[in-house]
Amino acid sequence: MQFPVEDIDADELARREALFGPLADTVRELIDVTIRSEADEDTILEAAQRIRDVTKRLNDRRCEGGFGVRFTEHGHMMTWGNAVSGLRNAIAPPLVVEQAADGGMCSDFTLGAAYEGPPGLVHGGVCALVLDQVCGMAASTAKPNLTGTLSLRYRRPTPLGPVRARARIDRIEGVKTFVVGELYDADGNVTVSAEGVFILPAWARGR
Ligand SMILES: CCCCCCCCCCCC(=O)SCCNC(=O)CCNC(=O)[C@H](O)C(C)(C)COP(=O)(O)OP(=O)(O)OC[C@H]1O[C@@H](n2cnc3c(N)ncnc32)[C@H](O)[C@@H]1OP(=O)(O)O
Repeated sequence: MQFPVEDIDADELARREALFGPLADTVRELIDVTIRSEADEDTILEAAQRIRDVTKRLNDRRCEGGFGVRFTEHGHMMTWGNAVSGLRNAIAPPLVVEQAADGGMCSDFTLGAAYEGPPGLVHGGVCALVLDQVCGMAASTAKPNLTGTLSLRYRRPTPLGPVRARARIDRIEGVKTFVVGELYDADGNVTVSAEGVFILPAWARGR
């Protein structure tokens, strides 16, 4: 795995965040309205053409493959393509994950129409996606741990809207970090609980 270092200072980092964050926010809004718009046919056809045009312009210069995990020369980690929290990823809700008082990780976010499974409810795979990320981050505060096994119990449906995710380390056994996590609905009910084994991969041991 490669972790490129970009030769940029704090000002340039802030400039890029201010440039690409709003682009992703706008596209996220576009995804939502693509699902929900009831505009007339001409408006939809015109929108599709205009979006094709601007997509073509953005495609003129782009990186190969995914964005990856990059660092600035001062050690700031940029996971901007991450499917859950990536600053440049319009598919990401995006989650801002913070350290909780118990030492674990916590995030409050909103899941709208783009994350629907059963009517009005969050897709089960999206619940897994979010819990994988938050549990993975709880396991990876010191070293990068990858998901080995993630087990989920869907206790009750998760309505679209405000959602909370929490995760904390249960125990560490050698290279294995055992993490527990939960999703909560807006009323504070646990909707999904997770147990995960996160593993410091062989390539990262001894680093
Ligand atoms: C990155 C920066 C970003 C940092 C940012 C972090 C946040 C991101 C969070 C996102 C999390 C993800 O989506 S990660 C992406 C999804 N996960 C993956 O793609 C992982 C794919 N699998 C692998 O790469 C590998 O199989 C590993 C790393 C899981 C394990 O390989 P390994 O390192 O060679 O492991 P190995 O030496 O054989 O075994 C070590 C110990 O782990 C146990 N073990 C091995 N595999 C498993 C398993 N699947 N489930 C349970 N336990 C297992 C063994 O029995 C052994 O236990 P013992 O004998 O010691 O008792």
